Amino acid sequence: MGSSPNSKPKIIRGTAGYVLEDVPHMADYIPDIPTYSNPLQNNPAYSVVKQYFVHVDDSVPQKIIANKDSPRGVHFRRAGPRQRVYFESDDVQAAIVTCGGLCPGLNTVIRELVCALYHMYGVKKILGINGGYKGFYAHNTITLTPKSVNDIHKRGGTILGSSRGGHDTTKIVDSIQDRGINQVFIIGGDGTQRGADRIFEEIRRRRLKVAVVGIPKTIDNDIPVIDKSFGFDTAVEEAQRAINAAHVEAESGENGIGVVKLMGRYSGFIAMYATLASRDVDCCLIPESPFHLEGPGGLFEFTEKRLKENGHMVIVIAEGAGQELVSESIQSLNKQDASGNKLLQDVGLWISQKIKIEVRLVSFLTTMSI
Ligand SMILES: Nc1ncnc2c1ncn2[C@@H]1O[C@H](COP(=O)(O)OP(=O)(O)O)[C@@H](O)[C@H]1O
Ligand SMILES: O=P(O)(O)OC[C@H]1O[C@](O)(COP(=O)(O)O)[C@@H](O)[C@@H]1O
Repeated sequence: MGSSPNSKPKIIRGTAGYVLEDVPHMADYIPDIPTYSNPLQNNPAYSVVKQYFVHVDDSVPQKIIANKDSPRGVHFRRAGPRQRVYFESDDVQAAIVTCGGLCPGLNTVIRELVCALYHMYGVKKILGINGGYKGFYAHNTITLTPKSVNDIHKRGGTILGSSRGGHDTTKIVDSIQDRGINQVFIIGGDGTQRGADRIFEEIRRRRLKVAVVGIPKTIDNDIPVIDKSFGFDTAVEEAQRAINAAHVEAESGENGIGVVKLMGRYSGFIAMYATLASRDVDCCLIPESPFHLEGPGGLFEFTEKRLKENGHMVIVIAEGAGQELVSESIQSLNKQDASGNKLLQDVGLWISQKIKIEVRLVSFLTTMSI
């Protein structure tokens, strides 16, 4: 997910070094904001479950390891349904938008949001914003109902479309106001969440009763505290298919090497989990762990050793691994995409070329990427 959003965190301190890094809320700037009973309290499926509702003061510690004498440390607000809510169902005009990079499961999240709003909270007015942030002011909206989203989880991508760039905060908030939207669900990665933060700041400045909800999307699973981000399992499964294919190719000939480049701009979770699950990988290179090519302990030496021992080899490399080495040998282009993300060099092709040139034992080499 990369770095954190723009605005300063809302810090609340308690006894024994307890720190709550809280999320900003409409109640911070709307005095005496009314609350209502959560519609789930009238639903026997939820109300019978003891402790179904999250207590307003519940928080989750950042670190689970504690020392006897250390301060209680940083905590985050615990998510989940509360007994009191800030909107009456009939007054809600919800909007859902997907922005930035794609990830498996986006349609499932849209579907479940629509169904939960509609069936659990009785919200009947739900709009889909077409084409990411710029869709607020440059595209049409789609009416979303449980019926219209019924089968979308079986499709890849996002039915709402997505885009990079095009974040004009003023125009977005104007559009939110004009359309009478009062709950905005924003699904996306770190760039998207920075954008959501700007939208909330503008909404706060205008003192609007609009809830902004950021739903973190990262195929890389690099979000602390949460157990797993949606789409990660699918990415690991698909990665294993590529590893399997590379392994079949590598062992089919003498001294064959399969190089698999996987997603992971700044983190190697997909590469590591796929490697651990497949058991066919000899070497896994990730951005968190620097490596070198030549000399003792280098990749070339290890490759020669594995070929001598085993006659074939599979290397998995995450997209962001060894970027400093690539930049040293290829003129760095320093280009960015429309959202300002750095465009990386193709480490898969680069490492394959290097091995072909430097490791004499290699008879053939296949490169794949997902
Ligand atoms: N600092 C920022 N402030 C406002 N909007 C941003 C910022 N960074 C990114 N965005 C917007 O968020 C959207 C998604 O960002 P991007 O980096 O492409 O994807 P992701 O959310 O997957 O990281 C784009 O429309 C982009 O313009
Ligand atoms: O090629 P693109 O669209 O820039 O995206 C590729 C990069 O985005 C990522 O998938 C991360 O994006 P998210 O964490 O937002 O899902 C990286 O693993 C990958 O390197």
